[in-house]
Amino acid sequence: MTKQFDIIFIGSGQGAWNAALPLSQSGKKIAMIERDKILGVCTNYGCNPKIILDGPIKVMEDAELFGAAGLTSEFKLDWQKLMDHKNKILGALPDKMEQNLKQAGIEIIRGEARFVDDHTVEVNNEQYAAENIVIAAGHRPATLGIPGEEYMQTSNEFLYLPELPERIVFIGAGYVSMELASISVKTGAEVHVVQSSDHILNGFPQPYANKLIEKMKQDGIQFHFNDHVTAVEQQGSELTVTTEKGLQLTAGLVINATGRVPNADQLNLEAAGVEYNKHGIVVNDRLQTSQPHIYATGDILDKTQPRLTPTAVFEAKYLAGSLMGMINAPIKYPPIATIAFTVPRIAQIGISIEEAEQSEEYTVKPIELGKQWDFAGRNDTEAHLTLIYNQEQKLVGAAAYSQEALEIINSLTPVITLGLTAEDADKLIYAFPSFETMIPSYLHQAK
Ligand SMILES: Cc1cc2nc3c(=O)[nH]c(=O)nc-3n(C[C@H](O)[C@H](O)[C@H](O)COP(=O)(O)OP(=O)(O)OC[C@H]3O[C@@H](n4cnc5c(N)ncnc54)[C@H](O)[C@@H]3O)c2cc1C
Ligand SMILES: NC(=O)c1ccc[n+]([C@@H]2O[C@H](COP(=O)([O-])OP(=O)(O)OC[C@H]3O[C@@H](n4cnc5c(N)ncnc54)[C@H](O)[C@@H]3O)[C@@H](O)[C@H]2O)c1
Repeated sequence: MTKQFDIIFIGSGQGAWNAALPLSQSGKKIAMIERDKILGVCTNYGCNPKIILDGPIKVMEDAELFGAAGLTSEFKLDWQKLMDHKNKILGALPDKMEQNLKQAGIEIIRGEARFVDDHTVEVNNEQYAAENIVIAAGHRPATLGIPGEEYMQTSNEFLYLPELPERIVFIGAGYVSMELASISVKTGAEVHVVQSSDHILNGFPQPYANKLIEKMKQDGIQFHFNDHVTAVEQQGSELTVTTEKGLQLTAGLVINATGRVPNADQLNLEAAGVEYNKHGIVVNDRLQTSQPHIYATGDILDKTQPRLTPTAVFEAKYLAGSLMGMINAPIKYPPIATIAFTVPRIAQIGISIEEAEQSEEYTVKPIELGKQWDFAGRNDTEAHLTLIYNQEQKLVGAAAYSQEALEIINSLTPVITLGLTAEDADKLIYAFPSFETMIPSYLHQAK
């Protein structure tokens, strides 16, 4: 017999549970279908495990900045202990959250969902129907379709590696590769990156990305630009990577990080009449698919906004408000802050440097943060900030290259999003010494 719900969510990641929980609390009968770990990629294979592994790496790099101040202790990182530490923190989280979701009245269904028709999905030969269905099924790592594909691993496996091999080859130079390569080299591995183009971190300011390449090279990362991996072979316990240019690299681990693809093709969306393409599910500005009672949120959307956790959470909260009748307007995204957790970090928000430089509408102001006293104190000589102002002298964009880029961009986010003026900023008293105390002067300097 088909079990009936008000709303079925496919997926249990950030794009799903942030809507499912308030909807259940508002009295809706909710089911959530998950084929893997509860809470999805961010908690299990993305942000959370990555940032725990990155924690000691940041400390090691910060300590190096104080070499001139006499800090000399040499750090050594034990990969197994780092992994155990991460697993201890994260291990219980999905089960704990599953209990919380169940206590809130949500029925968790384990298995792979496929549409039967536009109101019904099938999981393990059982059918479940609902008035509304929310597709929040995310992305999976892309494959290359080359011989030896089966020997390559992805970020999913990297984040659970029991041992760090002596030599690792990363394919691709986007967020995933650059973050995991930073962790690997600082932990002592020999790291190679094979990248199809001549640059890294698409979408980030390229002058900063170029500075990062130089820093990564100094740290020992070996880049092989404008090349493609054509095959991976296993020879004993080692893997050999062959490239188009004839390079041969032997390594204990090869990570394919050449992008991610939407899971839309695995849902039998044809049965429901839901439109999708290779970029994801097509929605309108109310997150409705081509079937108005079926919605989609998170990474699986065909969208221009960055596919990040805060974007998925924003969409989920919008959808919950909309389905509870509290919101009756199209979704309106604020500027979205992004960061690559490399060593150092690169972060940005709002109008990009590239966009600003091509328009007379904007003024671009570069700031050598590394020369300012608080950054100079830690010898962060390369730290840099770019501010972008519009003709009303409001801050509309920012990019930062620094170990502290996360805090810098987050402290500028309300200034940009809420359109704060110099006079607004003068009303704020920040704790001192800190980067934030510079914000009023940055706004006054625009005049
Ligand atoms: C290595 C890595 C690091 C990242 N780091 C960051 C970061 O630092 N900051 C940041 O903001 N973002 C980061 N991201 C991106 C972030 O993880 C995603 O934007 C976020 O997880 C999207 O959430 P979602 O709910 O849309 O999808 P997901 O989290 O992908 O959830 C989708 C869920 O649906 C399930 N599913 C799929 N198909 C089916 C089916 N047919 N039936 C049942 N279940 C199904 C999947 O198993 C999955 O659990 C990172 C991503 C990766 C890969
Ligand atoms: N800090 C964060 O917020 C964070 C961290 C990790 C991942 N993410 C999310 O995950 C997504 C996926 O990250 P990603 O790094 O896998 O993808 P990406 O699209 O950011 O980077 C893929 C890289 O692979 C290269 N490439 C593509 N085909 C190739 C080939 N055949 N050979 C060699 N190189 C090739 C591309 O030029 C690019 O540099 C991101 O777009 C982001 O949404 C976010």
